[in-house]
Amino acid sequence: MEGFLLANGYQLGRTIGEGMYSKVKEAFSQKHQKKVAIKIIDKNKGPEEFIRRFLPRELQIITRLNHKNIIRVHETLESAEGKICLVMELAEDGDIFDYVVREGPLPEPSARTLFCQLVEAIQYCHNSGVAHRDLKCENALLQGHTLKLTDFGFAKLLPRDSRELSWTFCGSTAYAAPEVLQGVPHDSRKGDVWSMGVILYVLLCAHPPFDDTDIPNMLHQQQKGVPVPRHLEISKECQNLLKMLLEPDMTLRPSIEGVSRHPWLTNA
Ligand SMILES: Nc1ncnc2c1ncn2[C@@H]1O[C@H](COP(=O)(O)OP(=O)(O)OP(=O)(O)O)[C@@H](O)[C@H]1O
Repeated sequence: MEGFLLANGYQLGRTIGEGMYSKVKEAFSQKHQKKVAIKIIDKNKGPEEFIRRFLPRELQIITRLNHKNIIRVHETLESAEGKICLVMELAEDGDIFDYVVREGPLPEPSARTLFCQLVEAIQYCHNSGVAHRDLKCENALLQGHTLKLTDFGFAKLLPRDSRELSWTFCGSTAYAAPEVLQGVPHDSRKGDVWSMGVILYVLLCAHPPFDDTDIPNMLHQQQKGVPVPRHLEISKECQNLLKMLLEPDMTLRPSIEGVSRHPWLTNA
């Protein structure tokens, strides 16, 4: 692998992360004279469905996205022995889950700065006909104060006919919308908006809003609505946004356009 990447102008460095069927390593690009991240996926190790269905989709989607808040994929390479290398922009400051674990509940202005960038990234995705379907704090990386969304492994190109709905369960249960958990046909974009509500809650409270160890109980909690801890003194406007994002009825939940116009984001 090292020789193959060197021949393509990349000097491999340390391992920085591990996915289910992949390794992510730091590397130095001789051409661009800067550090990059390379995700190495072994086609011989992944299960059939991942290799045939999800991986080609991920590759098709990520190579067409170009936004300051989304990890840019510079190129994809395939070695003779079936290893796929995604050469990406490197985010050097961890993910927002680790950030919150380190910092504790974020003050509203800090949460807003991060959340606004996520809104921009998702607005760009949805306007480009892509739903992410695995939004969670671990998939929002940081380069300094810039949020960079990554992991489009479950992403989907939206059907041209918006009446065509999705059935598949994707992503993490803790971040999944009620309709996704229940397997009800749904618009994946509304599922992304729900997951953004879970992310915003985690940023503000430093713990997830729903306990996903007991799914029937979690579904019940989702319907009831989640109260934010009083001692955190979260503003009424922010609580209103959380309520809109975590709206259990998907038909009442706003689109990303609606979210971007919310006063908590625009009146800052
Ligand atoms: N561009 C990057 N810059 C820095 N670190 C990265 C980058 N891409 C991925 N990582 C690190 O590598 C880890 C695994 O990457 P990624 O999430 O893309 O793999 P995955 O196969 O989708 O993971 P999983 O199976 O957990 O969903 C990430 O959690 C992150 O810590």
